[in-house]
Amino acid sequence: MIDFPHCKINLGLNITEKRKDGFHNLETIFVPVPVRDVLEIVVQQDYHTDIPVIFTSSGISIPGTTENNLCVKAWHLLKQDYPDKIKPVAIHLIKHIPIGAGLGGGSSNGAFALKILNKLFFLNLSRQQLIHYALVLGSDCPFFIYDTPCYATGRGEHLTPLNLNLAHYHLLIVNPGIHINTGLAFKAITPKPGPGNLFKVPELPLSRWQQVLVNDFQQPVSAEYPVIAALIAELQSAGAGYAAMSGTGSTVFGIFENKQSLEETRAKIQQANPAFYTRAVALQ
Ligand SMILES: C[C@@](CO)(OP(=O)(O)O)[C@H](O)COP(=O)(O)OP(=O)(O)OC[C@H]1O[C@@H](n2ccc(N)nc2=O)[C@H](O)[C@@H]1O
Ligand SMILES: Nc1ncnc2c1ncn2[C@@H]1O[C@H](COP(=O)(O)OP(=O)(O)O)[C@@H](O)[C@H]1O
Repeated sequence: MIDFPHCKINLGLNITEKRKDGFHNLETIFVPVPVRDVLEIVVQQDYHTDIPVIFTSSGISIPGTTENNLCVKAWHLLKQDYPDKIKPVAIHLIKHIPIGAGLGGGSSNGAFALKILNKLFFLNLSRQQLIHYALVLGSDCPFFIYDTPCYATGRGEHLTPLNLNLAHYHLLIVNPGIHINTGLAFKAITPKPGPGNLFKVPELPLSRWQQVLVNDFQQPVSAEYPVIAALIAELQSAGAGYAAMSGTGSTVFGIFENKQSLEETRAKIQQANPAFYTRAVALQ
């Protein structure tokens, strides 16, 4: 069975509280972005090795061990609770989404693996059950059980779908190739109360977003990597109605009304920085 895990951007990201379990509560809006990996999971028909999960990948090379890959972790998680139904599998991932980029690509892979395994082995898990398993894999994973914009609180698992129609806008994504470690990024943050009303953002015109949305990681991460602040400023001056960093970075994005301005800006950034990853995406 094959599926196409997508990535996300954050509109605002407020870190509101350090929790007793070591994690932080946050407030954000997750928006799905149709930049995708390819994830295929098939049953090992002729299972004669001691390896119940054969994992291979192509495309961007993925750091870490196979056991720590979120697709493989998803299989083990369900195997614990459904030992008879979950069979040995072969997983192949074609990786396109930049890694450690604040785009949630790894989290998306884990969540999509859960969704595929649920179907492949007829587990009949509800969305709420899938969200429960997804949160074990990572704080960002529950969002990828949905595929609509969501207001998120808690670690990211309290999700409310939002009526946010971005179909008339164009998104430019720029990743300067810096891998940000999420755990380390949190160490630079002093939590403070969030706005508590980010769910109202869909009611505001795009022109107001820059004033009301804050990503608490943007300042400390930009202080370490000034290219991030410089790119955001460039997107703003090129006509983006809103530009910011996604998640813990290092990806920045601009939302444009004018597709030509976006294309010109993309070409300019790409020409000046051939190693950067840039993508123009039609939003939904
Ligand atoms: C902060 C966000 C916003 O989208 O950053 P990005 O990953 O997208 O950049 C995410 O919630 C990240 O989610 P995810 O990448 O799944 O993080 P996890 O694997 O759960 O946690 C990695 C580490 O980050 C810290 N962490 C993560 C999430 C959270 N709510 N509180 C935390 O303190 C913890 O130190 C944890 O050990
Ligand atoms: N399938 C996967 N794809 C990418 N990264 C993965 C995957 N499984 C585990 N990881 C680990 O997750 C980390 C990056 O996660 P990713 O979702 O790309 O970044 P971010 O949390 O910044 O959005 C990497 O350090 C990598 O080792």
